[in-house]
Amino acid sequence: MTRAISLRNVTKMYGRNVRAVDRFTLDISPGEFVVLLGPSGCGKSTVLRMIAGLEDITDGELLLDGEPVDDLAPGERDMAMVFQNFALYPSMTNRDNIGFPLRMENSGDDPRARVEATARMLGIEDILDRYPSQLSGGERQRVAMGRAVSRRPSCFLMDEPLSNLDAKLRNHLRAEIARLTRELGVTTVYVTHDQAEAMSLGDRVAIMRGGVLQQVSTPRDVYAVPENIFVAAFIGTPRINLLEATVHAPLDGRMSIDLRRQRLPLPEPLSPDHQLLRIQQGRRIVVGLRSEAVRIATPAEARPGEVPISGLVEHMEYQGHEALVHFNTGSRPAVVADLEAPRPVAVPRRRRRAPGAGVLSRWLEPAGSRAAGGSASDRVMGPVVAVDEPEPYVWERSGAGGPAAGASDLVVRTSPDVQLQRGAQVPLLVDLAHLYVFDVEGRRICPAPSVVPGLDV
Ligand SMILES: Nc1ncnc2c1ncn2[C@@H]1O[C@H](COP(=O)(O)OP(=O)(O)OP(=O)(O)O)[C@@H](O)[C@H]1O
Repeated sequence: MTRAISLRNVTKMYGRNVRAVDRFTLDISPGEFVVLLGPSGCGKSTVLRMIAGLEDITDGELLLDGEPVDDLAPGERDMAMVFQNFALYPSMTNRDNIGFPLRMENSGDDPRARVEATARMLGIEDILDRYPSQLSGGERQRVAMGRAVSRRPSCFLMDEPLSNLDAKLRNHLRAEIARLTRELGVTTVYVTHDQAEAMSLGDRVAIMRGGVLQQVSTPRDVYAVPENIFVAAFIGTPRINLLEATVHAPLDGRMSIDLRRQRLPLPEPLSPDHQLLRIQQGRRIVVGLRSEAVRIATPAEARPGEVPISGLVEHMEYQGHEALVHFNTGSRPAVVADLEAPRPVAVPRRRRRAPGAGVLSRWLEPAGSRAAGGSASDRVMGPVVAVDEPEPYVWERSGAGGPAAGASDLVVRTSPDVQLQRGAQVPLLVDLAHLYVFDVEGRRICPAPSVVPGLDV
């Protein structure tokens, strides 16, 4: 048996002040594998624990197979949890650990056959008679999974089950979890802060920030059509390039996006998405370019939709199958608040914010202050953008007419065979079909969202 899980406007308060989860709504279908993804402290585990019945819900509703479960104790929900810290009984053999939930069920059946079948499924038959202390971390986690699997629950709840393991083992067990849950066909809710894990495991990925659900979509869609700048920045390696920009839309000339030192002219006739950018004229926006949206090539090699810029090579990262080239294009990176490890900005000194510094001050406002008293859209989406304000680039002072050294703002993926000298000025082509634009609130405005408020398109 597998089950549907529905959370409707679920809020969790710890005390009066900590809003760990804020109006969280999600419908999970029977047999679906949904990953809750987000940075530390965003409320993922709290959602999981509410589903398990380990935390009370402050407000909203949780339904299992369409029925409210307020009065159902954790043990009555027929769910199995797997945590990151294995939680095995040290005085029991692994066989007894796996069989423990079956004995607790006390169905009268001999658990041995079920334990052996589970162990076969997980490839741990040969360690059943050892104790947990005699196992490696990966083996211990497999036993913990075995214990969860053995009683054939209707749902798995997994809270960072692989985070204590080394990278190689994590990849291996990740594949096993995918296989196992598919084989069993059991609804699975899986918590992680590792986007690669989320993307490889989930039928859908639910991305959270500050207790607020930002987007829930297939792995393909969270990458290709992120609803806001936080999702765009959280998903994908290397991280999407995010650059502060403005729209330049003269009445009698070609529309372009101004990246401080360089411009991206928009191809004419304007696409419907690019036409919509006209209303952003004069406002600050953020341009998002994934590393594959830019290639090293001369203007003469441009294909339709590609526009030339140039960049100064800051450094190269060889990754074996590819290389990442860090360029300085003279633009200013936008920094998204609350990501775990934001890419360092070019010049990381922060200026003190002048009181009432207009749009930028709104971007810089701390997340909490806006969450408490923000607009309705803030509360739905959570405060998303924070744009750092580094010191201006010292392009003019470099003497060569180019940007200052050490200020990379654009990462481009290329073949590992490409040889580039640090400090070389290199021609680049930007594929505007892969251009993202976000507004000051961090919402994606290009490609246009399917519903554009206030516009009849
Ligand atoms: N028992 C508690 N009392 C008060 N605050 C709590 C409690 N448990 C969690 N919180 C807070 O609620 C927020 C969400 O916590 P939660 O554990 O759900 O986050 P998470 O996304 O799972 O983080 P992590 O990845 O670090 O485990 C955090 O700010 C946390 O400090």
